[in-house]
Amino acid sequence: MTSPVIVALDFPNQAQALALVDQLDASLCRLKVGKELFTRLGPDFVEKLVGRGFDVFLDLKFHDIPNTVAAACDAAADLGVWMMNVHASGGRKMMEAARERLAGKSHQPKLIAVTILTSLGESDIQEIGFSGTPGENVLRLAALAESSGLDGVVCSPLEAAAIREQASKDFLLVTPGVRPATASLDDQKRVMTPADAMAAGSNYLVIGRPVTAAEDPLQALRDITASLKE
Ligand SMILES: O=C(O)c1cc(=O)[nH]c(=O)n1[C@@H]1O[C@H](COP(=O)(O)O)[C@@H](O)[C@H]1O
Repeated sequence: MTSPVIVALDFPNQAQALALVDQLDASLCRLKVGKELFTRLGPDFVEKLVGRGFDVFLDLKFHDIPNTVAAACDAAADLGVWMMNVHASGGRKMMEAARERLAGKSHQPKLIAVTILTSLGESDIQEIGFSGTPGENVLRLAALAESSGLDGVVCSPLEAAAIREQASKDFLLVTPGVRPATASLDDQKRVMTPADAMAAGSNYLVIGRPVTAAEDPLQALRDITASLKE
């Protein structure tokens, strides 16, 4: 079985990113390219990772008017990525426009929606103007994403079990906010351990700093993968 771990390549430059990627292969993990690396290195770097055989999750969290997001998803699909994301709070029309545009492509990446960021707690979302708990908002946005035709959502593992109950069994749950028991939380608020997240129903675990900031990133990744088999 391929590992469910997606390593978030949150590095400031190509040299640091490749120092880790050079130690990895597609049997060990998938890779996520986010806003920092994409803004620095652009599409060429994404295509380089795809060319090396990795499943790449392009995490640009698009959130704009439907026409703009659909066009951006079209461009991302042309890079050959395996997965991409938009913000569910961009609304049904935006998500449906993205879905429809990808349906016409020869390469169709998985399209998922970010619900409520894992760095946000209840007081944070209240300040934005959302009523209810993060969990309630995640469930509502996950249902909206599913009925808009998306393949899954990004959520905290804390919400995975409740979404599993309401969603179809193929609906993908991609969970950041994953921390081995001894790791620092950093700026994450809604977290679980890798094994607990899988037990709660996650399909994929997005893990950044517990691997990328480790003294021996490859060993940290191996330890996390091993913890899933215990
Ligand atoms: O879409 C994401 O990947 C994402 C959504 C979310 O709600 N929370 C979240 O942390 N992420 C991403 O997941 C990664 C988590 O990194 P670490 O906190 O270092 O493990 C970062 O690259 C975030 O951009």
